[in-house]
Amino acid sequence: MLASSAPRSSARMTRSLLAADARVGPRDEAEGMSNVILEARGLDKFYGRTAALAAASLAITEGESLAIMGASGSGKTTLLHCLAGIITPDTGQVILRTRGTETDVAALDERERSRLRREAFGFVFQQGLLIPELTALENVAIALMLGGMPRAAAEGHAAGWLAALGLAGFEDRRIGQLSGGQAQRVAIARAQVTGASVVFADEPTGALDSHTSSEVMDALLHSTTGQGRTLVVVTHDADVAARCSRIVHMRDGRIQPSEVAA
Ligand SMILES: Nc1ncnc2c1ncn2[C@@H]1O[C@H](COP(=O)(O)OP(=O)(O)OP(=O)(O)O)[C@@H](O)[C@H]1O
Repeated sequence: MLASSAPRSSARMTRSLLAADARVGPRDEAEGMSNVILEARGLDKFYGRTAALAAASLAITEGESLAIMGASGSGKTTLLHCLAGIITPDTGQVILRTRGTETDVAALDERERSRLRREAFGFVFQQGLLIPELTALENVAIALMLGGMPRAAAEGHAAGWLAALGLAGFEDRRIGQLSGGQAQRVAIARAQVTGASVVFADEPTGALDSHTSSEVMDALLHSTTGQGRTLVVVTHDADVAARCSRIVHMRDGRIQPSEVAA
C-alpha cells in the first residue's frame, strides 16, 4: 500500500544528476558493495576551529535502519546533514548509489542537492517541518505539489499515506489540533510521499513520551524499512536505537572504530 502510493521519480532524478563532476565511476567500482546505498568517505567538516567531522566514514546498506548515537557535540547531526546533502563537507565524498549509478552528493551544486533532497530523500525532525496553518492533508500534499503534481492528485496520494499511518479521519485537522505522536506521523507521511529512497530522522521522538515514542517508531519503521526503504536515525534514546537494525556510535567527529565501514 505504502510502496504503491508513492511515485518513484528517483531514477529520473538520478539520471538528470549525472553531471560529469558528480559522476564518480561506473558500477563495477562498487563491486562487492552493491547493496550499499549511501556512503560517507572520509568526511571533514570544520566550523571555525571546531572539527564537527574528522575523517568520518560510514556505509549504509539499502533497506537497513541505522541509528547514529553519541554524546552531544560528537557530530551526529553534522554527519546526517552531509549524508542528506543539506550541507557539504570540507573534504570527502558522499556516494549515493541508485539503480546502477553513483553520484557524489557532496560534489553537486545547491540546486541539484535541493532537487535530490526533494525527490530521493525524506526528512523527519523533532519539530519544525510541518506548516501549522495547513491541515494534515495539505502538509503532506504540498510536498507533491511543489514537484508539480496537480492538487487533486496530490491530495489523493496524501490521503493514502495518512490512512496507511493510521490517520484516516484526521485529514482536515490543523497540526496544532493533533497530538505530538499524530503530528509526527504526518511528518513521516510528508517525508515519504514523494517516493524517498532514504529517510533521515533527527531525534524523531525527542518531544514524545515513551509510549508515543514507541508508536511513532512503529510507524517510522513499518513505512520505511518495512517497504524496502532505508532509514537513518540520529537519537540519544537507547530504546529508539534498539529498534533499529544497526547502531553506530560517534565520538569527536568520527564513527567509533568498531563500526567503521569495511
Ligand atoms: N552551524 C554551526 N556553526 C558552528 N558550529 C557548529 C554548527 N553546527 C555544529 N557545530 C559544532 O559542531 C560540533 C558537532 O555538532 P553536531 O550538532 O553535529 O553534534 P551532535 O552530536 O548532533 O550534537 P547534539 O546531540 O547536541 O545535537 C559541535 O561542537 C557544534 O557546536
